[in-house]
Amino acid sequence: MTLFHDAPHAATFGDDALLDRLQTPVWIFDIEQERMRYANAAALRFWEADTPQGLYARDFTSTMSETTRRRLADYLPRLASGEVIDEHWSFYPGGQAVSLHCRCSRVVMRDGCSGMLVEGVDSAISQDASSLRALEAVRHSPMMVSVFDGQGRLLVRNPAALEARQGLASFHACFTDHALAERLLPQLEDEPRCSLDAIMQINGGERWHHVDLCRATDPQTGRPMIVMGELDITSRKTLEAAQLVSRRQLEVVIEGLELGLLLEDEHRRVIVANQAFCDLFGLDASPESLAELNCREAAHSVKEYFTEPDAFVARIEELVVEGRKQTRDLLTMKGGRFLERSYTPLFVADEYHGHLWAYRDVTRQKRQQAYWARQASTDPLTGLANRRSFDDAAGEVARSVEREEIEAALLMIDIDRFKAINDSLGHAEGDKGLKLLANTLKDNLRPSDLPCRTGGEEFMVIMPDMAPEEAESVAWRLQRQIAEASIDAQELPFHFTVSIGVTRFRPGDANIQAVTQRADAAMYQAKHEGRNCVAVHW
Ligand SMILES: Nc1nc2c(ncn2[C@@H]2O[C@H](COP(=O)(O)OP(=O)(O)OP(=O)(O)O)[C@@H](O)[C@H]2O)c(=O)[nH]1
Repeated sequence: MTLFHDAPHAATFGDDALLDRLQTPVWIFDIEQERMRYANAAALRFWEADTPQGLYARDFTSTMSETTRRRLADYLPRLASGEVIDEHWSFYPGGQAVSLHCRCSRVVMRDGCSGMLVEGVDSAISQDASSLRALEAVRHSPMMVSVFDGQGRLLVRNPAALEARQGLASFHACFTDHALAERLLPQLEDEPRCSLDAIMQINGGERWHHVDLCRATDPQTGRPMIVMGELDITSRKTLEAAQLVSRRQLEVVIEGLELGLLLEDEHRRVIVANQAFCDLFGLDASPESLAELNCREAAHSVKEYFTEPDAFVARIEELVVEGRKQTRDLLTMKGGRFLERSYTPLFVADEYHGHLWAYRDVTRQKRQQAYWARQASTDPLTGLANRRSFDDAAGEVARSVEREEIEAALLMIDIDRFKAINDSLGHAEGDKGLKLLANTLKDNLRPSDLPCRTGGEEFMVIMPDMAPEEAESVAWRLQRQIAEASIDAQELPFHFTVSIGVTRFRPGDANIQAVTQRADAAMYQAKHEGRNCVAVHW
């Protein structure tokens, strides 16, 4: 019997070619022998076989897994009882996984053996190996993966998501902040993906999750769907919150310090600076605005504040390049301010990560020190050098003379009959005379000369680089100038004169006592010679 007489490619009923006309794969598998016994043309294409004989000769035994064997063994009694089994199978015809919806039934072959007739019912649903592996990966992934439709209704979730969230079936229900979920859905219509950290609802309460959202298309329906991947980051968030608190605590300390602080990284960029730093350098900027600033450029922009600008910059480079150890130094600023600077390199696990500059205005302390130094070396009534300074300076000059580097002279000046002035007018008035004498000396000596008040009304003048004859004439000039000054001084209710002894520093003097004794002797000689005069004792 034939069908379709006129059709050129018509197949004959009962002919295998008839089955070849089917577009769905059909084959017979001998379960016991694990061999193909029949395959139609669609099945040959499906199995990527060129000829039926090639496929029948194919060795399935070596490729079949134990799971497959067990599944087939389960089939045997069911098929024998006449059951038609409808199930999905994954095959690897050309090394690639293909999923096929199969309808399996028992057939008896010509040789009487039983075979399994397989009809591929829905071969359109197929996936390549990488998709299947990806699905497998998602199944085992600790990341929670859920898939929702365009309205946020749950379609599927992987075991991790299932375990974390049972019963919460909608996209919105996953989020603690429902308004956020409400915003995300339309946002995903505009952007294909987005990521965020959010507090999510899970079985045991609320957790921080990192959420990755991505728009996709349902491969079955072609409708939009949303894939959501979640990772629990609660411990990271807790740590971050603790770090934030420590950072803020550190910031409060830095901000509260009077020390000007500037932390640089290893690339010489500012990491953090405080207000005190800006104030010290007179910067009209907030500490925050200094972040990222190039410190080399910054050093050049403030160098003019220092008495030695280039040295300031050079020292920074020196410390950074070579230093690498904690250092402290003193900087002098124009206008008389002093800054103490400390440099501390920052090492983490022996690796250099930048350094901290700490600046402190020590002007007050420096002035205090200078004040105490002056107090220790200056006579408070006249402002002249005191006995201690005289001893130091005279010792210095004596050593230079000893080395024959210079000639030097020494004057001893004593007010004539000062006791009578004190006795008649009182000490306070007498002090005015002492001050006038000191000022007259200051006004009429060279800068290199050192006038000193070495006793009550006893004054000395150290004159380095001074020849003896010149020293004598200077002494006579001073004697005159002092007398005249006392006459000219309006505020002084008395006149006075002085007697001056002149001597020179000798190279052979054993100590400064020798030279002061000669000056003393010369001065007493002047007193003997009638006072208001000069006597020399070389
Ligand atoms: N006003 C005042 N007088 C002082 C000070 N120190 C010392 N004297 C006085 O200086 C006077 C020194 O006198 P004397 O050295 O005895 O001799 P003089 O009266 O100056 O007479 P001649 O030195 O011999 O010319 C004393 O009356 C001291 O009290 C001081 O700081 N202020």
